[in-house]
Amino acid sequence: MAIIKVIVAFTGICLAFYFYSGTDVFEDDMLKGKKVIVTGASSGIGEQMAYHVARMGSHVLVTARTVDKLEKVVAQCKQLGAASVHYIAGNMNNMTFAKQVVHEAEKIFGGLDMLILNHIGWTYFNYFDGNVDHIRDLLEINVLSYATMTVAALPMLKKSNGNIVVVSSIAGKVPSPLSVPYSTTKFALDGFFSSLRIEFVQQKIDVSITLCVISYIDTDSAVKSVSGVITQPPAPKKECALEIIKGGALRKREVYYLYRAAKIPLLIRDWAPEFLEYLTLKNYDVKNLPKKE
Ligand SMILES: NC(=O)C1=CN([C@@H]2O[C@H](COP(=O)(O)OP(=O)(O)OC[C@H]3O[C@@H](n4cnc5c(N)ncnc54)[C@H](OP(=O)(O)O)[C@@H]3O)[C@@H](O)[C@H]2O)C=CC1
Ligand SMILES: C[C@H](CCC(=O)NCCS(=O)(=O)O)[C@H]1CC[C@H]2[C@@H]3C(=O)C[C@@H]4C[C@H](O)CC[C@]4(C)[C@H]3CC[C@]12C
Repeated sequence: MAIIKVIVAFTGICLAFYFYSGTDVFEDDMLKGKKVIVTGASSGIGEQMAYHVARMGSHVLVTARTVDKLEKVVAQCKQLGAASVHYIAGNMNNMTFAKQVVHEAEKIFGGLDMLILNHIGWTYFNYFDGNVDHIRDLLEINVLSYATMTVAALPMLKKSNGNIVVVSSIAGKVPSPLSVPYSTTKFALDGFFSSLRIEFVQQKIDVSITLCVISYIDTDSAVKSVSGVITQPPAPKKECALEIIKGGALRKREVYYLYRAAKIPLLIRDWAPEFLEYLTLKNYDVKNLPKKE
């Protein structure tokens, strides 16, 4: 039995290497003149992604809720050399607005090449408090708005043989404590977009779907939420953002931007879940966790 597990594991590693090792080389001019939507672009990883595609000469439409932050991002995108840059402000808890963002791109650009789905709604980093309504609200913002924008954008993406880039997390691949609502939404993204990718293959729809599996990044909101509890240092948001853009442009199925140790859970999550739980809990210092009111 053990030998069979070893053979299956070895075969799996070889296949993973074959499918994920891609020899494609990214060139900045791959995005020159491309029409790109970036959601959650007023700060953090989304802001950095907007700057990268601007620097590469794309037409950029950025969106989030906060107008003054978006205006600063637009100004910086112009400085960096965007072919054109616009913003539309609104809340992704509203599916009408989610569709409106795509329609705005169609009006401004006349088409779409890359849809980068990145925004997330507020959530706590603490033990699950039993509030299922919060999970429902977070599913609207983190999942249903992604699906809504995908459906609205698909006609344009089919014409351009474009890309859908879905920013997810290691929390959407490996269970972990203190982020139950958030992890719920990220696992849902994998279910929706990885299943949709199979249907695209079946229907010969040449639109790529890139799911990005990211670990702790040094964005203000993440550091504010988890510092002191997460023991490993965060990775740089600018580099993370570039890896996401590269993966989308190269039409990768998945992008992994993980601190070294985070790769281990992915390898053992199906073979030794108890050992994985032991390793996971070693990464938390819950005595620093703020006491819930
Ligand atoms: N930082 C990290 O450690 C990690 C992040 N990720 C993923 O990366 C992505 C970006 O994370 P990060 O950059 O840290 O997040 P930030 O909090 O820095 O940015 C979140 C963005 O989403 C926007 N946003 C928040 N709520 C809404 C809403 N209701 N409607 C529309 N836009 C909204 C915010 O702008 P505004 O407030 O103006 O609306 C902001 O632009 C997320 O998908 C996250 O899951 C994955 C792994 C690790
Ligand atoms: C708690 C973070 C979400 C903070 C938030 O509410 N952002 C929106 C702010 S706003 O509404 O005011 O604009 C989580 C965002 C990213 C998470 C981290 C992540 O995905 C990587 C790790 C995954 C692991 O499973 C748990 C630890 C993580 C570092 C995780 C922690 C929670 C986030 C920082």
